[in-house]
Amino acid sequence: MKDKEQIEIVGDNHFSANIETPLRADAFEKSDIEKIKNIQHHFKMIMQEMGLDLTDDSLSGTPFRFAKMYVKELFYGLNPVNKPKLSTFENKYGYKKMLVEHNITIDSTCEHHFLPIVGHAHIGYVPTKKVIGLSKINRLVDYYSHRPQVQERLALQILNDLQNVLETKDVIVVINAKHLCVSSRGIKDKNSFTTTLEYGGCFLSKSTRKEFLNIINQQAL
Ligand SMILES: Nc1nc2c(ncn2[C@@H]2O[C@H](COP(=O)(O)OP(=O)(O)OP(=O)(O)O)[C@@H](O)[C@H]2O)c(=O)[nH]1
Ligand SMILES: [Zn+2]
Repeated sequence: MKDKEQIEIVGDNHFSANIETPLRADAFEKSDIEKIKNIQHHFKMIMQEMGLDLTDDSLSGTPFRFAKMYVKELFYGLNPVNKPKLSTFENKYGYKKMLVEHNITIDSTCEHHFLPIVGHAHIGYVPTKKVIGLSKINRLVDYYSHRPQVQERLALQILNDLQNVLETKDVIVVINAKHLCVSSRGIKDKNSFTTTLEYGGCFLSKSTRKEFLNIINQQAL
């Protein structure tokens, strides 16, 4: 098969119906140290292929730096051992109204081009029996962001976990993000950004959704 044909076939199959990140069965058999060593080797080959002189003292450390960044930083969220513990508490005070966590930083990476996706998430929920430690919402967003992602799946993964841990469907996740694959290459549109909304339970009602959207639009912290 010619390269161009192969790219076009892959190009028609961006999305899997599953909200799980597509991972190989042996994804975590190798240690992080082994992965860093292998990625370092492969990235060195890429740099060499591009004609870069790896003996230059500014470039010589880049393959290792790149590999460590991939495994330990940008994609730490691929490994379930890094998933944050989502502490919940009994809703003893009986708070039954909406809680909104605004402006949660999104630092992710597009899985089609491996370029940054940057923006913010706004998350709301209506507690029933359980409430969650606020920082755990931010930590969960950070965890799922640190994978090769598409914005739609990112929103769904966050929603799904929060619904499970809070034992309620009454959760909404809104993400506004800029994709560098749209702004810095290809069409190079510097101004556009993408909004995704995922919700369940009481947020299926238009008026509840409107209440949430008004709150996130009004805040000017
Ligand atoms: N739906 C969705 N698409 C995304 C996301 N991130 C990147 N993309 C898109 O994935 C698509 C990949 O399209 P292809 O035609 O295979 O790739 P390409 O030739 O590089 O496309 P161009 O960006 O148009 O140059 C592009 O349209 C990207 O904008 C995302 O989070 N969600
Ligand atoms: Zn992309």
